[in-house]
Amino acid sequence: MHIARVTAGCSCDSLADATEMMSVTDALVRALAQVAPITETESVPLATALGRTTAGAVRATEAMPFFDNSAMDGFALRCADLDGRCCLPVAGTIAAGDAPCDLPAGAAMRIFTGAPLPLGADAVVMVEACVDKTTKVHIERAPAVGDNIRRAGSDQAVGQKLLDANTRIAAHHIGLLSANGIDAVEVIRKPRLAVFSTGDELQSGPRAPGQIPDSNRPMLLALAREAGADVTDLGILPDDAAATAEALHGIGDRYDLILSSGAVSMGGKDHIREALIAAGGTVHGWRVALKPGKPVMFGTLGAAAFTGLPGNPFAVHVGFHLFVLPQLARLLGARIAPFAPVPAIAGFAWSRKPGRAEVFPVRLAAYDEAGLPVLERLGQSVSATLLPLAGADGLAIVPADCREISPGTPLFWRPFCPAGDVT
Ligand SMILES: Nc1nc2c(c(=O)[nH]1)N[C@H]1C(S)=C(S)[C@@H](COP(=O)(O)OP(=O)(O)OC[C@H]3O[C@@H](n4cnc5c(N)ncnc54)[C@H](O)[C@@H]3O)O[C@H]1N2
Ligand code: MOO
Repeated sequence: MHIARVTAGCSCDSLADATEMMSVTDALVRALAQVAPITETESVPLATALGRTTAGAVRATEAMPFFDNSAMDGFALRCADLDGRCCLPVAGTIAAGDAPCDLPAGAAMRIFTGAPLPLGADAVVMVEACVDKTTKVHIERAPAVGDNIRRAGSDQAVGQKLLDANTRIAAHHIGLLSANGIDAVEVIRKPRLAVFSTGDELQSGPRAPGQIPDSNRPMLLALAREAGADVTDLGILPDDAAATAEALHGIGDRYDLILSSGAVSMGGKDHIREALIAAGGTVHGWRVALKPGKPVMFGTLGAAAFTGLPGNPFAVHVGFHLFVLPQLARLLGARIAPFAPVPAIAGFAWSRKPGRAEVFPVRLAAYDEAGLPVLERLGQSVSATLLPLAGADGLAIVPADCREISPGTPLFWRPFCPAGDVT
């Protein structure tokens, strides 16, 4: 996240409000202060390692390539045998998977890409530079020693670092480790994350008038799972401080991070802070100069960090990306990725009230002549609806003091990543 840019020089016109709110920068510091890197590790088969985080550096146990082999389909030969000649007898064919063999003196062997180089050969002539006459081959362009040979160990030596510690394992890492014959990897235990919703209005079955479905909990469970957490669904808790405190009592030692949504603002039923304290927890920070997501709360309960997200669903989505993803990254000892690292320009005009940094869904509409993404703003900054997100390619952010956006204004955004990719 370009936090400095986001919060620098606030000139909000609602200062009374802003003085009670943390900047996004301070809120992130507060969020991260509640979590510490997990120290437990486990070995997992490579087949299940996607999305896990390496516990230590992974090193090659063998040099690569494992043996001298051909980079091309063609003919393996000894260059000296061509001295004054352009035609050699073909002594046989060697394909990938064949065991290495000897190259008879004065002969060539037909060879396919990846096949072990016959012992004695010092070059491969690609098939395009030869005329294959089945029992003999006519070489049209004389090779140099070493041509089209991938030498054993030329890509990497034994002990070469393949992955750094605290790397989130992606598909290409699985390919690299597989290529090295590594079939298990030591990873950090998954962060244990629990999610609950609050609200008497939330109903999972048939709904009475005034009731609505719970959308935050399924979304948070999905986001957390996508980010590599081991998730627990704690269900819906009623709008009641005592019942919530009772439900929270003692659970802090089972999780690394507990997420709630709702009941964190100013109303009479906004009891999360009270319930957390009654359950033995601590509130370490509350209210951020952020839209949506102003009432976010950072706390602890036993060993767990407790992040109280607001009830409005888009505020939940934003709070997860701005604060919870970095908390998960810190738990995994991984790099804290910027929230909105990609430069872009606005393709829209917008006059807004300054005072809070603002996150909004955007669609990638085009690229300008310099290759910068041109973003269209979706929706009207209503934190109660997720609809504009449905057609969005990502989230953009503007700093708290931003009043006016016009076409061409520089922006920073976070393109949505494919499922399973945190950063
Ligand atoms: N007097 C003030 N009122 C409000 C303020 C304020 O500063 N002063 N802040 C507003 C902002 S900003 C937000 S965001 C909301 C957040 O309020 P709460 O976190 O206390 O959330 P609730 O009141 O419980 O719910 C808000 C809204 O979201 C709906 N909701 C709640 N949980 C879910 C869920 N799991 N799935 C779907 N929808 C949910 C709930 O029904 C409400 O409509 O407060 C403003 N008010
Ligand atoms: O923070 Mo609220 O989410 O602005 O609506």
